[in-house]
Amino acid sequence: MGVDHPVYSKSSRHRQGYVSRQLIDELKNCIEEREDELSRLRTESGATDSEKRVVCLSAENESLKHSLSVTQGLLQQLSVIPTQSSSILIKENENLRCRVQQLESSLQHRAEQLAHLERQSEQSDWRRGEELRRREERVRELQLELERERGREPQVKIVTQTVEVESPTTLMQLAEARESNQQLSEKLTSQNEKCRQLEEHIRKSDEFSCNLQHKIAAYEREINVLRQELLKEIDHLEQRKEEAVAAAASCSVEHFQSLQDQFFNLQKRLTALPPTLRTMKTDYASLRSQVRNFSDFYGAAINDAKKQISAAMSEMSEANKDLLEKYRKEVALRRKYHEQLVELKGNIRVLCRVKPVLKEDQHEDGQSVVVTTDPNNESALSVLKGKGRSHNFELDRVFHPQATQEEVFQEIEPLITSCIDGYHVCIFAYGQTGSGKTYTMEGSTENPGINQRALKHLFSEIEDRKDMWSYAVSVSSVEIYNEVLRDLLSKDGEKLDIKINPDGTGQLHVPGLRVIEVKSFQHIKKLLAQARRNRITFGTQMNQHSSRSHALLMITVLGTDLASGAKTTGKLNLVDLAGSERVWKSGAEGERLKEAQNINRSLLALGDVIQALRGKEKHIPFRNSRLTYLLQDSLGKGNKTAMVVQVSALESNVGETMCSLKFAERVCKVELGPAARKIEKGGGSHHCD
Ligand SMILES: Nc1ncnc2c1ncn2[C@@H]1O[C@H](COP(=O)(O)OP(=O)(O)OP(=O)(O)O)[C@@H](O)[C@H]1O
Repeated sequence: MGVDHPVYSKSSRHRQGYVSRQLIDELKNCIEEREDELSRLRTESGATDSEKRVVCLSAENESLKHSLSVTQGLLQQLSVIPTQSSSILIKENENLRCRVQQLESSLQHRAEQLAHLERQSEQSDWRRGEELRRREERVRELQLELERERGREPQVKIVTQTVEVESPTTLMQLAEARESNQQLSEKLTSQNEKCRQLEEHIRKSDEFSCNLQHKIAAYEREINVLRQELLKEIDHLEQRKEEAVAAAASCSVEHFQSLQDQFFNLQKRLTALPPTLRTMKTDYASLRSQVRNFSDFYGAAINDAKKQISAAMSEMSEANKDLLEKYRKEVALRRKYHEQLVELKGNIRVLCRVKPVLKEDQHEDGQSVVVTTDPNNESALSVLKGKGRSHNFELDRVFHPQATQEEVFQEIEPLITSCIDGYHVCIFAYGQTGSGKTYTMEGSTENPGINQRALKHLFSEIEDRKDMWSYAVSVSSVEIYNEVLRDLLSKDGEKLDIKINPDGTGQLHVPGLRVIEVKSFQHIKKLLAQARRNRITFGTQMNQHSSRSHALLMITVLGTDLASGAKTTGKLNLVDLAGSERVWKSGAEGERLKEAQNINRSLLALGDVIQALRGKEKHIPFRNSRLTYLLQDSLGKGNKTAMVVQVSALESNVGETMCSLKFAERVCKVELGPAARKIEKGGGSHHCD
């Protein structure tokens, strides 16, 4: 037992307990009201009525006591269920029992008080009875006296008659007698009045007691109604208790039934278990033996597999060796063809790019376009000069104004590949100020120029070759302005000098120049941005500084053949030259003339170097300017050079355009001879292919 049934829920039990407590409280209040009423009546009413009322109230009290005991009994009955059901209800019952005990003791106390009041009422009744008796006696005495006085009157009349006949003395006596008679008569009247008042008082007392009786009757009716309600509530509680008990019983039966079912099921399963257990045991034993044998079997299988794998691997490595050999041959062949192609194109290549006419160029006079390209001939260009005289130029490649940055770079790309292979390469942009040199070399963020594209290609080539070659790329950047060299990768832009390397190799050397090793294209992009920023910063105080300075980006690519250990040294010089306009011809003076002379000294020196190379002279005047001095090892014989000549298409610039194109034509005629690859064989001996 002791099963908590959901029907007889905690909340319903709480509700029952709460209703019982409420009933008891109501009863208690009712008793207290009645007792108050009783004491009030005792003080107000006469003895006889009070007596009756006391009797009534006592009876009422008795009936209330009875109700209480019934409720208590009901509570005790209810307490049986909770004891079986749960400890919460037991506690609740305990509380109720305590409460009932408290009520009983309070009721007893009230009963004692009632008895005391009864005694007091009896005494007061006795006193009132005494008083009434005394008053009745007094009335009787007064009536008797009145009777007596009435009886005396005829005697007075006789006296009066006697006086009439007898004497004046007797008349006086008669007057006195009359006076006394008068007094007696007054006394009688007052006594009568008193009597009437007493009668009136008695009538009022009767009326009052009648009222009280009515009230008592009303109270009795009320008590009856309450009693009926209480009885009803008790019946209701009884009914609910029975329902709860029945529900709890049915629930326990159901629960018991389900437990029984479970028990039977368990029993069934228990009986079915031993055979399963036996099967499992045999399975386990067989598995154990399998596991024991498995390691032997597994070891043999692994050995077989190992043998197969090593055989396959040796086969593979043989095949790989063949493949690698083939690949090497292929690469060598590719390089050879590439070299042949570049050589066929010429190791010095002259490209020309015609700048498109932009909005900002249209504010001057002479806006007509005088430079035209030939859609059928990628090398031809013609300039209309004067009246109908046109000059035709033939260069390695001419880019029309709408040519894209990518198209220009495609022409340059083979040179970048050569640099990785170990060649020294120089690419420079030449042309008058504003003709688009910086645009072609640096470009914009959205549309980068040769510099960024070349470096991107360089790193992607390196990535492609990583299985056979390892490369170290380092970069430095300088600006030459007024023949002064500044490091564009140092913050303060310190001035630098060019010297011969003290190691006796005759190589050039710039002490203090920052040479930064770069691992990725992203890194080099940051350095390019830094160089651009520094060039702008250094030039802020000088008018048209950037137009008059040469910017050089120098990249060294050291390669190591992972198989043979051979080492290559490739160099790539990317140069954005200063404006090539003939300032000295325009009558510049002082500082401006000096500046123009210095700028043009570099450009003139470049022209001289080109001229000497063209004439295959023994002495090439590299040392005539810092620019040619720096470009010495990538511009001369055995190297690869590309010059991008930038020209404006507008009539207003025709003079400078003609100059630039004539210079380009001269460069075109230079023969640098076959390019030499800078490679050191694995053993350390220097060798040029
Ligand atoms: N092919 C082109 N397409 C669009 N805009 C161009 C092109 N070439 C040059 N420009 C624009 O023309 C202007 C001048 O070009 P840029 O600064 O490159 O000339 P520059 O020759 O380097 O001049 P400077 O000698 O003064 O440095 C720039 O605003 C540039 O963006």
